[in-house]
Amino acid sequence: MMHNGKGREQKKEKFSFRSYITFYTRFPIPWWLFIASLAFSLINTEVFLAISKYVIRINKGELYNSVIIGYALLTVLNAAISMGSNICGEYGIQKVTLRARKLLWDKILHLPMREVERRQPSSLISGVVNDITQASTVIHMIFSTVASVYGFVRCCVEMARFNAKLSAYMLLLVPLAIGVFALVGQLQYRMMLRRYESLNTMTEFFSEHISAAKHVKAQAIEDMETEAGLRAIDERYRADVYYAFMEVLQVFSNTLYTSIGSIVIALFGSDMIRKGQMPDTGINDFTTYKGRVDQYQAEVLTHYQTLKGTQGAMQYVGVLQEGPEEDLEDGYDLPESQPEQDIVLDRVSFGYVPQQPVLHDLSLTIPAGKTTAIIGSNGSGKSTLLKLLQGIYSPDSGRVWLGKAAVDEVKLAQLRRRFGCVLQHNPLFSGSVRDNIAYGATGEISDEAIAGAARLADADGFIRQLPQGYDSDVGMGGALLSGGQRQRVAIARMLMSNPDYLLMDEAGASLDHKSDMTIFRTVREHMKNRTIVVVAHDMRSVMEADHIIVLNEGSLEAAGNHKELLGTSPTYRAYLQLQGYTLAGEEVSR
Ligand SMILES: Nc1ncnc2c1ncn2[C@@H]1O[C@H](COP(=O)(O)OP(=O)(O)OP(=O)(O)O)[C@@H](O)[C@H]1O
Repeated sequence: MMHNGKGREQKKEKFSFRSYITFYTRFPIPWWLFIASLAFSLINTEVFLAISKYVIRINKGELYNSVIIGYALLTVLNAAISMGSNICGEYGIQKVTLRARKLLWDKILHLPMREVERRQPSSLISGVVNDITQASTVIHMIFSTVASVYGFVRCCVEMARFNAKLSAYMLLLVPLAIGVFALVGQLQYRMMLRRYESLNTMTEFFSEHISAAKHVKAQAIEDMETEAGLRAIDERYRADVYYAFMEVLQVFSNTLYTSIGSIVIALFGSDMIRKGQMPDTGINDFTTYKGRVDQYQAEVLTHYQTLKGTQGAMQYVGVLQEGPEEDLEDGYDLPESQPEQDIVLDRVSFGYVPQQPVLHDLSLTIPAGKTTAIIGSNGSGKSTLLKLLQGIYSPDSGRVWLGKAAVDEVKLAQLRRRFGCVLQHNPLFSGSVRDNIAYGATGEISDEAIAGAARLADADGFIRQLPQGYDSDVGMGGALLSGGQRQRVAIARMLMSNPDYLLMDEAGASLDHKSDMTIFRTVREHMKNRTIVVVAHDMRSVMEADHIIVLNEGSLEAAGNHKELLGTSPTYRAYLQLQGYTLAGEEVSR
């Protein structure tokens, strides 16, 4: 149960600036909102400068009605313009986040299985939940920076007009500000990355370990888990503390810089007032401009820091978005319903990892319209074979044929819809039993059809006994149902999709023996003349199959019916004996 840090490794995936930029070409950006926000900000600067003139007059004691009213009106206008800028900016941010998030979700759904498995689910979750919000930050920051630079330059010009000499002293301090910001910014950026990584570590840890709560309780290993959790919590604590110190340091450096500026103004300004080069209110008036210049300057520099900070998150999203994707509509149309054609594997080899083949040069036929059972020891490649049939993975060499259609050449969406699949553990989603049975089905979905499917899967009885019958909530992942009940709902869901081919991968493992056989026979009867492939360890259902394939370490040991295999497959004979069957011809008994 140790955390393996895979997610963190991913975050360090190779980053190209191109993927950062091209990400923004993949969805429409509401430029007009950001441009409107920028326009409001530019006007805001001009209004501020106009207000400053009133402030200077008020400082001089020109307390005429026209001055006071002008000052008041412009101040109100300024607030309204700020609000306009914020509304447009925020709306733009939300729109970008919405579109980028939809795009990323779609991408995640279309990742090839190998890509999904390469990543921690929690990293994908954090990508679509957290990281993606940074997409809008980047755009917003660019526009805000333009507004801040404009404000900085305009206020500097006005400040210089007001007092060129004092302004020159102030500008001499700008390199100092840049130096301090660059230094603090760099430290802050590192702390931000550390915080980001510790957040991911913590999310990964908790999502993995909280979902294993039953195991933790059953093993009474709460103390061990507390210790393991503390490591992730401690790291996050340290990262937060360092980051908080960096923020304090940033505020301190800002204050220090502003104070140095004020001291310079006080020193040189007072001298100028003494010499009559500036009016008595000059220092106050000059500070009005200087405060705003400082504000714009700080904005530009912090925007830079923020942009640097988003790099980690956007890097992950950018690389993910650039990665391979399944095109479900690419390829030939699969001929209309063709369950009467055999499935053929022609010299298929496949491995999840290079140099580690799981299936070796496998050639076999799954006869059309019949029930085929696949048996073999754990890890012999049975489930992998089923995944190749549906095009979840592609063979490294060789081909899979569905009649005359090569699986790698037909439209994946059409191919996969032809298959119904029931696994040992099937995902149910929070919601009603009815919704779960209907999930994925197309066409008319009547209550009668749902109940019919449930009856075939022997689920109707227990569903009607639930407090709200078909409207009862199954809980997250089906947690409110027993393993066998979940399985029956999954079988009913598969039947609703009315597939041409049915794949059952240890589908009876969580059912009691009698129910397993009853459901298996009912489903077979219902799907008569359609192709059924069953991976099973229970020899009772295996013996009932029309055709049996025996895999041994990824190779074909034998294929045939029960009688033939008694003569050709030592594994088959051994399995029968292990489960207490005799080898006396077809009439085996316990
Ligand atoms: N997603 C995966 N990534 C890497 N290796 C995998 C993956 N899935 C399976 N394998 C490996 O491939 C081999 C075959 O696995 P597969 O699940 O096909 O076997 P199986 O015959 O169905 O086993 P079982 O009877 O235990 O269900 C195993 O060695 C397994 O470790």
